[in-house]
Formats: sequence, structure tokens, C-alpha cells
Amino acid sequence: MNLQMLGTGNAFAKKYFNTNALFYVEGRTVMLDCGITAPLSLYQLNKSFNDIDALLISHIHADHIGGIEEFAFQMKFVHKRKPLLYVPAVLVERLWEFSLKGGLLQDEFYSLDDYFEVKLLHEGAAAEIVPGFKVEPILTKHIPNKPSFSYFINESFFYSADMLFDRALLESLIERGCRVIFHDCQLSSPAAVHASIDDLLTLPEAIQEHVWLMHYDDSKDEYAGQTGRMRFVDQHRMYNFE
Ligand SMILES: O=c1ccn([C@@H]2O[C@@H]3COP(=O)(O)O[C@H]3[C@H]2O)c(=O)[nH]1
Ligand SMILES: [Zn+2]
Ligand SMILES: [Zn+2]
Repeated sequence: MNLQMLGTGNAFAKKYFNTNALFYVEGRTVMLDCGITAPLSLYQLNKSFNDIDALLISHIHADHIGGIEEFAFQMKFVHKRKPLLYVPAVLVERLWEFSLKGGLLQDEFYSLDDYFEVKLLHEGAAAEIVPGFKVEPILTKHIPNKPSFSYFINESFFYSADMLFDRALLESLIERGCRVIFHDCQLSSPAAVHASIDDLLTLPEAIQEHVWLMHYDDSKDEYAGQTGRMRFVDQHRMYNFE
């Protein structure tokens, strides 16, 4: 499985773009989250939305879903194809009603299904969304009463969406065979709605070695050497994890 981040920054980052990912698996491309900066990042990589086979979303904040209107319009009117959209069932109505409907609703196009082949995911139920790419949605704490999902991929790779520090979850994933943890972070403390670097530094070094930090702000370089055994993920770099 190859992985390339469209961005590695937080919601307000200007240097690193929004934390959104491209997974390349057996000739297919899965996008995990499509934020405001995703269209420009794809363009910089010389890619188009037509290169995406499936979109998977974590939660409803613009740095994770703000690029979907352009994705939908480009697929309908430029590329004339309906891509797969995998969305946790609990998010599907609010994704349309509270976010996308304002732009996408027009005569003849009344719902998400008019733009996407919508497939529902369920918490804790792993689903092979393209061959060789199995995702287990895990409901993780982010904003009170606002569902947000992280994904355990192929029982070996954990991708936090936006989540508060959860030591017990990370320990249980390692016990289940997780070897790579891509985790959002807040560089400064105390953390409000993410895991702070200080939170993550309380993990034993044996777990820190598996942790790659993403969703950081534009002051990231000031934290070089202050992240224990944890490494920062770089935008647009190709990573291979088997
Ligand atoms: O209760 C709240 C809600 C939001 N926020 C900020 O807005 C951002 C929205 O995107 P995000 O989830 O990546 O990060 C969030 C935070 O930076 C916050 O600090 N406290
Ligand atoms: Zn975010
Ligand atoms: Zn968020």
C-alpha cells in the first residue's frame, strides 16, 4: 500500500494544506477526506478528480470535506462519472443537509446519490472498499456530540481523523497488530480538540516509534527534535507500508 498526503496541516494551515490522504492500492486510488485545499493539491501533483476511484470521509469539518462540492461538480459535468463515496451512516444525512446541499442542489439533482455511488459504513464493521483496502471505522472523540471517525486500515495501519488523545485505543490497536499510526496533533498545549504533542509524548517509546504526526500548524519547524521517537509526515512524499 502506498500513501501520499495531499496535505499535512491543520484547518488553518497555509504552508502544509489540509490533512487529506491518497492511498494507492492494487491500481486504485482512495482519497481519505477532501478538504478545502484538496483540489489545489491534486493539481500540484498533476492529478485530477478523475484519478480518484473512491472517497472516504472522516467527519464534517471543512478541512476534511470542503473540497467535495468541486469533486462532485467536476465528476458530473467534466468527467461524467459517479465515483464511490464511503461515508459512515451517521454522517450521511448531515453531510448533505448541513454542508453540500447548498451548492449541489438544483433541478434534477436532489441528493448525494445524484453525484456519488454512496456506500454506508458502520462503526466497528470492517469493509473492503476497494480490493486490498479494508477499513474499520472507529468512532473517536473530537468535538462533543459531533461524530468523527478514525480508520483502522488492513488491520495494520491506523489513521486518526481529528481526535483527542486516547491512550487505551492506541494500546489496543498495537495489541491487534497495528504497525503504523498516522495521528493528528496539536503542537502547543493544552489540546482543545486534538491530541497534543505533550499528550502523545506520554506514550512509551515502543509505541511512539510507530507514530507519524500530521494535522500540524504552520509553526511545525519549531518543534523539530521535540517529538520523542515520533516523526512528522511530509506533504506529497510517497510512503510505502505493507
Ligand atoms: O470546539 C472547537 C471547534 C473547533 N475548533 C477549531 O476549529 C477547527 C476546525 O477544524 P479541526 O477540527 O481540524 O480543528 C478545529 C480547531 O482548530 C476549536 O478549537 N474548538
Ligand atoms: Zn481537521
Ligand atoms: Zn475536525
